[in-house]
Amino acid sequence: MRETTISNTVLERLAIYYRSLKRLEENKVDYISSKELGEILGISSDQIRRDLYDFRMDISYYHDFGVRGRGYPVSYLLKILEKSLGLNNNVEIALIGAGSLGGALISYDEFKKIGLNIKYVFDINFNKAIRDLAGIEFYDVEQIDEILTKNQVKMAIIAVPAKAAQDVADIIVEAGVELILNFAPTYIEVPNNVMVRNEDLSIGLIGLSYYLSNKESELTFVKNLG
Ligand SMILES: NC(=O)c1ccc[n+]([C@@H]2O[C@H](COP(=O)([O-])OP(=O)(O)OC[C@H]3O[C@@H](n4cnc5c(N)ncnc54)[C@H](O)[C@@H]3O)[C@@H](O)[C@H]2O)c1
Repeated sequence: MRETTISNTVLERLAIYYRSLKRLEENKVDYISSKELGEILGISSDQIRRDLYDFRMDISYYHDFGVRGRGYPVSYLLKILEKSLGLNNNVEIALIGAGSLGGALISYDEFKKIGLNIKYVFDINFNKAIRDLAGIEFYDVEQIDEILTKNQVKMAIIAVPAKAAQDVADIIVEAGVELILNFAPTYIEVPNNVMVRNEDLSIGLIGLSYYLSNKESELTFVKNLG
């Protein structure tokens, strides 16, 4: 797997800052300080400043993240985050597997708003409702190699059943894909030049369940004390 100079945790926080700033921009907020952003996100202002600094963003002019008491211009911060995260390049993404999950991803407009465009969709058996979605190019799996190679697609999402995921991964890697977001609940083997991120919603739920059980044990403890 390819080495990156920035940790996934920092990258995830930068993505969270970006998404939050996008919302602020939509709500016509012009300036934001690290303190205010931190309060919205539940992250310390020190952490935010450190993340931006570690990401080598040219923020020296706004070093204290509080220019004339107003903070950063939201549009400026968005631009540098967009540039650094590679979001302003209108990235074309392939999706393999247009079932329940794939269909939901295709219908989610927010990706396009941030320059991530699920453009090429492949399936062995398209569902008609999904096929009717506008602006998407649908193809049979047989065409994966041809379409991805011709359009030099580097990023793909796998949303097929686990038993088909490795075969799909092999085909898209052969066609030049270097970055894979894998939703199938299985690990896929890829060459060293390819990066895979395994996405699993149950991880988030397990995290929440931990807080729930901790809260309950605390309550039990308090009750027992009473
Ligand atoms: N990571 C998560 O949190 C999460 C959540 C939901 C589902 N999933 C996983 O995502 C995957 C998709 O889930 P779903 O609910 O959309 O399933 P689904 O059955 O609704 O859709 C799967 C789609 O993949 C297609 N398909 C099957 N084999 C294929 C192949 N070889 N090439 C191309 N297309 C193929 C099917 O025709 C179908 O349209 C599953 O592996 C599921 O376990 C993960």
